[in-house]
Amino acid sequence: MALKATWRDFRLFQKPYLSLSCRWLATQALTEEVVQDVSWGAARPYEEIPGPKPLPIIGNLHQFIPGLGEFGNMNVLAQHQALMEKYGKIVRISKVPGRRDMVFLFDPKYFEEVFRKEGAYPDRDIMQCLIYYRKVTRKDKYEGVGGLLVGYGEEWKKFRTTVNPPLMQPRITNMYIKPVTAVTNEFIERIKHLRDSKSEMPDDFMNELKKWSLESIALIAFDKRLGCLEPNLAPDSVPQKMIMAAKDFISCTETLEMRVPVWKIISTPTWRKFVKTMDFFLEISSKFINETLEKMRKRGACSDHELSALERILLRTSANPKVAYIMAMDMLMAGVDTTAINSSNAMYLLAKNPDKQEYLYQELKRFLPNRNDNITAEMLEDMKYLKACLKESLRIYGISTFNMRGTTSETVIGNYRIPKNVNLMMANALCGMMEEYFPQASRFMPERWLKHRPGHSRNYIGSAEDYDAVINNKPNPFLYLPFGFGARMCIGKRFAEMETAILISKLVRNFKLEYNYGEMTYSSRLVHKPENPLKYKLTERTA
Ligand code: HEM
Repeated sequence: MALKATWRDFRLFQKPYLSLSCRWLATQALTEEVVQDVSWGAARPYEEIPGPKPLPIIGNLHQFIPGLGEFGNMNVLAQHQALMEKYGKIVRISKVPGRRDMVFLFDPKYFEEVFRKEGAYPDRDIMQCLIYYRKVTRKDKYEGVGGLLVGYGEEWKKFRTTVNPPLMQPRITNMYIKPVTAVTNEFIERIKHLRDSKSEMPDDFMNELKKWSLESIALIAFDKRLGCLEPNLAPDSVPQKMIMAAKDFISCTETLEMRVPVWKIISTPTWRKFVKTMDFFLEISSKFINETLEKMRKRGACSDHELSALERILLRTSANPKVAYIMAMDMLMAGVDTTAINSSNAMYLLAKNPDKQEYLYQELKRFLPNRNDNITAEMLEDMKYLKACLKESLRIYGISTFNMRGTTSETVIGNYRIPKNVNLMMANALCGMMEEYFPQASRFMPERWLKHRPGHSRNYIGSAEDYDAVINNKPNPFLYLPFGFGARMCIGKRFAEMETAILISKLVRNFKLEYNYGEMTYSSRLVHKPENPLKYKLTERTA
């Protein structure tokens, strides 16, 4: 039975209480319809997609070599912009040695086509280095399991089905509000001591944010506090070693993924460092998870509502710890930098938009009359302006510059035939900043996400003028997807949103935020991140 895809169907996808499997079934129904509509014969040949012409042997490799190629000295966002300006909204980059062909898409209607056709086993061809490490270098330890980040096909599906309910159900995420608030309260105290004589944060404040996000992720990944926020951590302490490992993971992966993959042929220093970092994560994750198993054995059975996410995963795998420790590692790899950067971006935008910060402060004061009040799930749901600020911050500064799907069979996108094993790169970060899709795109306007016109009563939130300026804009729902979409979307979405919401509410409730060093510059490789020292000025509020 072919179902008609409507806006209402899409809204159903977005309902938080719908389980992922329901959403997946709905996607399948839509997929059937789209596939039936598509005519392969009527579509234009793959070779006709505009794009730079490949050279013999090196293909398009030279285009991206710094100092040599047209796109070599640009960050990823600038590359996207240049490709779109030169070739249009669908661009083919072919024959880069060691890489799949890529088709860049700069229009949400193409994103929609891709996601609606992604099928039961969405393919995301990233982190070749992690695949190689898990499937070849340490094959004995992983026994063919790639985990979520790099698993594919049936094997990924089985893993995702096991970990999805414990990690995505709102009722389970909500169990972590209290412990994450406790971690955040400690962080707020630490911030007070980190401030210099001008009340500014140190240059490497990002490192402090990463300690906070690592400490928070450990609550869900390992069921324990690591102690990352302790002052003066010894270099050989476990938390300090984990902080360094999280840093090394990102820097090695960026080098291994973004440059020519010579590590596949010879063992380069970066590859060796990557393996050492991964081995450390494996060792520490199995140690912590075995400790949790031991605790569970000693404690015996307990009621369902008391079980943590990790305990649920362990019970669903009959106490086989392998899934739990691979999942824990994926959380460390995907959840530390992303959440820290996201929080910094929100801080920056609020600092640069004092009127918006003031609206938020007024909202926070209503929900948290005392600065140390506890935050509840209901509050996080009801603080509409906070939610709008965080949404708007992810629009302006998306963490990942693109969503990606690999084609698992021949398909038609944008009326072109696309063969199997091509990476479709959906440039959602660039599109999110295009005037064509979001009016006043470069302005921080949380009001664009509010359902109702802000009033000027005691309960006002946001600026009515800004709301009116954007109210008629109804963006394609596939345009704004900072956490991806469908069965393969970010499994940490709820946790990440909750962590950031708690941190930003505590920060803005306690301090006035400023940033007095001009415009922040950003770099984008694997993730889009700020480059300048994060010298936020934090002045304690008196009320
Ligand atoms: C602001 C923070 C974050 C952002 C913007 C973000 C974004 C993303 C995106 C865009 C994807 C790809 C989705 C797709 O292909 O459709 C993804 C996947 C993933 N993320 Fe996140 N993420 C964040 C935080 C987290 C956190 C805190 C965790 C862990 C608790 C996490 C774990 C993962 C995992 C394991 C995947 C792979 C899922 C799969 O393929 O089945 N992320 N994330």
